[in-house]
Amino acid sequence: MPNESVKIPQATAKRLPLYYRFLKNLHASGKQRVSSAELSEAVKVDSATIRRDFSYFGALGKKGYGYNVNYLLGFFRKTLDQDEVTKVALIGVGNLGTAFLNYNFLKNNNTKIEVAFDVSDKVGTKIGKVPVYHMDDLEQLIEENDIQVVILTVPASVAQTITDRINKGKVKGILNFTPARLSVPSHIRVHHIDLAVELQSLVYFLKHYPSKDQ
Ligand SMILES: NC(=O)c1ccc[n+]([C@@H]2O[C@H](COP(=O)([O-])OP(=O)(O)OC[C@H]3O[C@@H](n4cnc5c(N)ncnc54)[C@H](O)[C@@H]3O)[C@@H](O)[C@H]2O)c1
Repeated sequence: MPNESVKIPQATAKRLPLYYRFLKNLHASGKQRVSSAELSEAVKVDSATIRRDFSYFGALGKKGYGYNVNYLLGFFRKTLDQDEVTKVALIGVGNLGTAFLNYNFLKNNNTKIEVAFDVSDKVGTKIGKVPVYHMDDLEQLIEENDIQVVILTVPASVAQTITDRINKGKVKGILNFTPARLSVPSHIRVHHIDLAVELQSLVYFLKHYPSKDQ
């Protein structure tokens, strides 16, 4: 197995779930090896990048043979902690929040939304099997449910106040869908998903780099 102390670059780490999902499907279909060209075609990452990524975890494909699917799967499962479920709370059960609750994250993933919070008449209901609680119980339920990650789908105006409340618990990561830029202590990592920015960026690339091969 690869040397676990090796630090994988962030760009590589971000592609791991993509590789993992594809390899799991390959494995399920009984395939034992895969070439970087096949992988490249399936996950839409160029094969030189795939070879470099895989070299970080000691998977050196052989010419004419490719990579051993079992070996790679074992590595990904370990690296992505697939055996351990990370418990997630969602705050803000509006348009976006409701859609996320109805989506079964566990299907392809190692995360589970355990609890949701709001201040509206959604409180006391269940959406996608997830109970919706009032914000008054936020700190207590985050603690009791061992929540490590929070998805924020509230109006931007309340995002920072809520973040300040989360900061005191065991939460390590926030997935922020609001346009607000959040201040957090150093033990918390924030990933900001701004759909407007992503869309603008896509349009920019389409204009300036019309084909991905150029
Ligand atoms: N809907 C989209 O397509 C979309 C896309 C990108 C980003 N966003 C952003 O995501 C966030 C949510 O968007 P939306 O369309 O779902 O909004 P929404 O108004 O439908 O939902 C917001 C939810 O937050 C709840 N809420 C309000 N104050 C709260 C508080 N103090 N504590 C807990 N819950 C509270 C509301 O009751 C409501 O259920 C916004 O910041 C929005 O800018 C939305």
